Amino acid sequence: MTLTIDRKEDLQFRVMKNANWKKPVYETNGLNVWYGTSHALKNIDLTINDKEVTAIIGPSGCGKSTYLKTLNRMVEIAGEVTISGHITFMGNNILDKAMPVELLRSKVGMVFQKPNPFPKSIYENVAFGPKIHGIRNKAMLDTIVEDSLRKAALWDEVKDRLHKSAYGLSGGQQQRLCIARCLAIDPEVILMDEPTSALDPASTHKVEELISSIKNDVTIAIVTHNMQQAARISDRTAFFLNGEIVECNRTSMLFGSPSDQRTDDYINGRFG
Ligand SMILES: Nc1ncnc2c1ncn2[C@@H]1O[C@H](COP(=O)(O)OP(=O)(O)OP(=O)(O)O)[C@@H](O)[C@H]1O
Repeated sequence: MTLTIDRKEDLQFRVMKNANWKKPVYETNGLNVWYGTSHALKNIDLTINDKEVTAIIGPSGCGKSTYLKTLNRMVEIAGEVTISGHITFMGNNILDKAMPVELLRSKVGMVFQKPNPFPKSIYENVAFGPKIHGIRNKAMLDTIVEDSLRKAALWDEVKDRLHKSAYGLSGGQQQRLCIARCLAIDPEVILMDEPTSALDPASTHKVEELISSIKNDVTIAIVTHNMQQAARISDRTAFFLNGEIVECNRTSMLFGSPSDQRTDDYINGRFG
């Protein structure tokens, strides 16, 4: 099923795109982030390619979540945060004060460690974003809800209980619902912060399959502590350490033939 929805923000984004923008989706150059005086990210240069899965790995506290949250400007919610450097999203400088954050977030979905469905029905969770963006037509909303739940491999499990509370779903189903909720706004990118760390192995497997099945349609950046997971599902992997990027490469290269001894030590469990 092909959805053609003329959304206001898409039009705005087309206007905002640089004429020569092609790929990658995100380019980060010389990014520094401080929480107060604590230097959390140091001179990060990183590219997130279109329609790829980029995994971000590294020991606790190395800045993985901070980086992810900088990509949709959520990091600023933390309070006393200072950011320097450059991040472009589809050619637009997202650190520019003139950048409308709502517009950015309408193109960039986020999935967290703990599933966070709204206290609403399954249907209303998925329809929420499209409604916010002005879609009121019931048939169109029905189509978006079904299409998003199918893409999230959840439709068959919930089609007979769409109007029941999302809280009645299992943790794994709730996480797939959160991914369906992202897909419903037709995002360019989904940022995932340890999306399976609260799930059992069977639910983790379903979410990994789901990531593999949607990656032709949407770019994904995923923070994970699970190196097997990074190796299974990602195209490229970035290794962070103490707020810096040690190495970023094709996943097979980074795990098969790391170019930095610290990467080798980390992926072989010698620290972290
Ligand atoms: N809101 C905040 N205020 C102050 N310091 C913070 C805040 N959030 C994170 N930090 C600090 O910034 C550094 C990077 O944290 P971040 O959460 O990005 O690391 P991480 O690699 O995602 O860690 P983990 O794997 O444990 O989730 C850490 O030293 C952390 O204590």
